[in-house]
Amino acid sequence: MSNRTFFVGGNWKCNGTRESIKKLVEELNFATIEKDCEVVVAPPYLYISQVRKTLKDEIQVAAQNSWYNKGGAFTGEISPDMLKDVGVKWVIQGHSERRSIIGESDSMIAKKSQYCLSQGLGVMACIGESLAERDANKTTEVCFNQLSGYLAEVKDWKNVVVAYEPVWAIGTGKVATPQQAQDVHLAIRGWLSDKLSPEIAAATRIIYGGSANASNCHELAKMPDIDGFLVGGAALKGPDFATICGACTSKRAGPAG
Ligand SMILES: O=C(CO)COP(=O)(O)O
Repeated sequence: MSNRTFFVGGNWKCNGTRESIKKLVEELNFATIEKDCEVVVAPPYLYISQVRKTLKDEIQVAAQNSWYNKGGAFTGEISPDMLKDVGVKWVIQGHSERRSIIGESDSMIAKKSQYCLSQGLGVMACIGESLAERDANKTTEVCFNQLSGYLAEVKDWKNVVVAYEPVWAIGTGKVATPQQAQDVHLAIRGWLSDKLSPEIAAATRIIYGGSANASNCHELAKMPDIDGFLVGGAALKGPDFATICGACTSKRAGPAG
């Protein structure tokens, strides 16, 4: 088994009210979180302070996006410096919804990631192919291109977690099979080894996202190159999210990796 610490991120996306988030935080505070699982939740910006003040310390708080530089005349943006100021430790970058709906480019995503890293924040670097790209056998080509985008700016990968999120699995209930996910994770690790080093490849967490839930997480977690999850819908239910964090026990019990 690898010595990579299992990592589970909850991406709350654009969901919640003060009231519903209060309830979710209560559920998470009540849940038992496995000790050897690093757990992070990413509320919408507006609720980050509320969550950080009320959530137990063993769960870290992330942002879903950031600006790519320190503050100034950038109307509507939030700088990584501000995120740090309110206790954020991680930032999700390059999510497919930001790529496809907001139109973020590889170079913008890479700049944001590098600035976050330079400020001491961890980055969940998202990549993943669409259904058309998978059907055209372009899965690894697309993932490698997106990784190359990060590589153009990112100097140090120590605080990067790669999140493989096939677009066709996000919010669709159509989860990748453990073997489908494992194949891509292994290819990503090979890419990291070629482009960076075998040591960095062995140490980097590669997590899976796309309809991960409390039932399918255990089989996925057993795969040797799946080091955790980035969870959307199921992260909005405290007990389900805690179960997914608990999948690190299936990893320990699973086949060697
Ligand atoms: O996009 C995701 C996490 O970033 C995954 O979303 P779902 O878990 O809702 O499919």
